[in-house]
Amino acid sequence: MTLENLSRNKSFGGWHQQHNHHASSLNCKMRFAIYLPPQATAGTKVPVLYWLSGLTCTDENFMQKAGAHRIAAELGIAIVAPDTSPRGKEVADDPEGAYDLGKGAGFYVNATQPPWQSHYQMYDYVVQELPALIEAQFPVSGRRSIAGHSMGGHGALIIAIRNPEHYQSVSAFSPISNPMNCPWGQKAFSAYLGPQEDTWRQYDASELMRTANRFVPALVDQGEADNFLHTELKPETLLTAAQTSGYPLQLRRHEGYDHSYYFIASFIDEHLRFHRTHLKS
Ligand SMILES: N[C@@H](CCC(=O)N[C@@H](CS)C(=O)NCC(=O)O)C(=O)O
Repeated sequence: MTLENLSRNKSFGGWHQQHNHHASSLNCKMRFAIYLPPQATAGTKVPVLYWLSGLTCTDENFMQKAGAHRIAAELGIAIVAPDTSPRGKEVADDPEGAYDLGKGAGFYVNATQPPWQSHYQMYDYVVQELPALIEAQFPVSGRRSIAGHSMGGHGALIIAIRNPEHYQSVSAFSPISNPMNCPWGQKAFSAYLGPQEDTWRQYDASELMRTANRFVPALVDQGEADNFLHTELKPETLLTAAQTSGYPLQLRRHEGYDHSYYFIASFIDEHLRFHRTHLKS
């Protein structure tokens, strides 16, 4: 597996790096970012937190805006941030250039419908290809947690709930909690997965949490001043689902916070400490 190093910056004693590689699951070239804390050396492997970003993002938003490096360096956790969709000229995009479908909006599903299915296989990329690459190329252990924001919060939740043996913990900021029942999710799922609601259920965090019988500790933070709270995010549906199955979900609601990275930056240290507790044990 060939990695092309694009950038390397020292940060809080560790290193932030960006790399390109050919992603076979997505059938295109992909960029990801990794933060390696100072504890990660040839002789010391550190656990990894995968971060999935929201609509319109790349690997850069979280690394530049969340302010996570200081605490990741303190706790000895690597952070990996993939892109939010396949990229390149050959990759289908929304014909009208909408921000919520196509490039920047892969929704972490495996598309089954034309013209999307030849590249939009983000679920397989994040669950299988990327961790295999990271664990082969960097001084990291096989202990993983996953987190994300908005569309990426949806991605982190469905991936952890469906793969409890692969992740020690999951957290999300402002996740799209019930995509089958909101405009962003219905638009994306119709396009990528077709009209069958049974297929949609496999990618809906509330549906999956309601019927789960193997658990991953979960933390969700939601701002009360988030413009998308009532139309797109619906965290109360996730909470009801967790109560039905007994899923270990902690949902916290925060007065005055919106959907932006200012909210994420305000609580990211608590998310990293939450993950560290589970990555260590
Ligand atoms: N552009 C859209 C919303 C896009 C949006 O809020 N994206 C969030 C994730 S869902 C984000 O992280 N944006 C990039 C950033 O803040 O750096 C709108 O204005 O309605």
